[in-house]
Amino acid sequence: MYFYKQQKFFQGETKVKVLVTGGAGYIGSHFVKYLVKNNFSPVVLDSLVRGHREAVGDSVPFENADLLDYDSLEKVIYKHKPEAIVHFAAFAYVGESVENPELYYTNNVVGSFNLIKAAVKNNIKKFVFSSTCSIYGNPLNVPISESEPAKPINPYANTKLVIEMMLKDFEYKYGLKHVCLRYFNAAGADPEGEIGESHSPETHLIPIVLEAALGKREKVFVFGNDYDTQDGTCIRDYIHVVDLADAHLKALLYLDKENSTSEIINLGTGAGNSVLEIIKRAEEITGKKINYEITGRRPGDPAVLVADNKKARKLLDWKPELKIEEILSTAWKWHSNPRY
Ligand SMILES: NC(=O)c1ccc[n+]([C@@H]2O[C@H](COP(=O)([O-])OP(=O)(O)OC[C@H]3O[C@@H](n4cnc5c(N)ncnc54)[C@H](O)[C@@H]3O)[C@@H](O)[C@H]2O)c1
Ligand SMILES: O=c1ccn([C@@H]2O[C@H](COP(=O)(O)OP(=O)(O)O[C@H]3O[C@H](CO)[C@H](O)[C@H](O)[C@H]3O)[C@@H](O)[C@H]2O)c(=O)[nH]1
Repeated sequence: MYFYKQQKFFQGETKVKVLVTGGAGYIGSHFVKYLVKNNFSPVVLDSLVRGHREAVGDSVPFENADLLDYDSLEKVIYKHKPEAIVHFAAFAYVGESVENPELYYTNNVVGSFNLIKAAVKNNIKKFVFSSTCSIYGNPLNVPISESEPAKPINPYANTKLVIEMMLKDFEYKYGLKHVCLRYFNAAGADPEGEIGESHSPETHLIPIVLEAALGKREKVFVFGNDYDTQDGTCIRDYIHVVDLADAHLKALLYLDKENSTSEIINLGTGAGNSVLEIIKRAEEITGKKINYEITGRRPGDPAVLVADNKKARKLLDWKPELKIEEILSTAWKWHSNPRY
């Protein structure tokens, strides 16, 4: 089993500078650590509105700036002169986006617009964007391939689709080559236990299940057991955050190829687990009893979301290596001893 593998650098160069927005957040911080392990030079830009300063190693340059403040953002780009940008910074709660769409259009769309504008102004040509499989809404075909129509059903996913379209328009005019990575359910943590998932409020299933195992929650509420699945609960494609980090690095290597084109690529394992399966596997891995109660469906939850990941395998030469056991065991290591 691998956790941290070494990749080939940009055309043999070392210390390629990459600006990582949202690098103090959950997925961004794991990517930053992965870049460091692979001898890249990340620079983190994060306003810490939902991130943690402690999630970024002391050796990594950190810029406390908000994407909504164009002048500060441009100063950061001018100062560090990155060769590529990997853009994680966003708000990502579906429910909150329904309650407060203006917050989401401002932070995600305006923030990304500022970043893209500053990128083209500073002649940056390589851009990787955190998109989401939520863009597919209630898909007609599962496993979901990139040819599935984008039909988002909430403001959060709408903002991600707008940004994908913005990138396309800016590529046409300014040659901003990009990869939009549509992730399925990010989960797991740094196998070394230094960083992990720490959201407030926490809405994701796996951290909630592990908090119940630790006695921090009385029980897990299972949102519906009347779906058309084997045990009636929703199925999701959980992908380890280190596998995601590896895919981002490979997207950068792909963009560095002369003949590469801008692409939309799904990132998932191609396998799914139901909510009840996650609870059962978590009981096995933690050795703790996890209480749960079946409640009503959560609005907007599709029954099954599983990726067709053929495109990522072929184009990025990537494959997910870590299974649900490693996802749960690394997340358990983190949640048993969180550092922030
Ligand atoms: N977690 C998942 O399962 C999942 C799935 C699909 C897509 N995504 C996407 O991946 C990205 C990262 O998700 P995450 O779970 O790590 O989220 P997160 O909230 O942990 O991290 C986001 C980071 O962005 C920063 N940020 C937000 N707005 C900012 C702004 N205007 N200026 C500067 N910094 C700002 C926050 O402080 C935070 O550190 C997001 O774009 C999200 O939409 C996540
Ligand atoms: O307390 C809980 C929390 C979740 N669930 C269920 O567990 C599954 C996973 O839910 P999460 O909230 O962990 O993840 P989502 O699939 O809803 O969404 C996540 O992945 C999406 C992509 O699939 C989006 O990107 C989104 O931003 C991100 O939060 C769902 O069926 C949900 O109904 C429960 O039963 N109880």
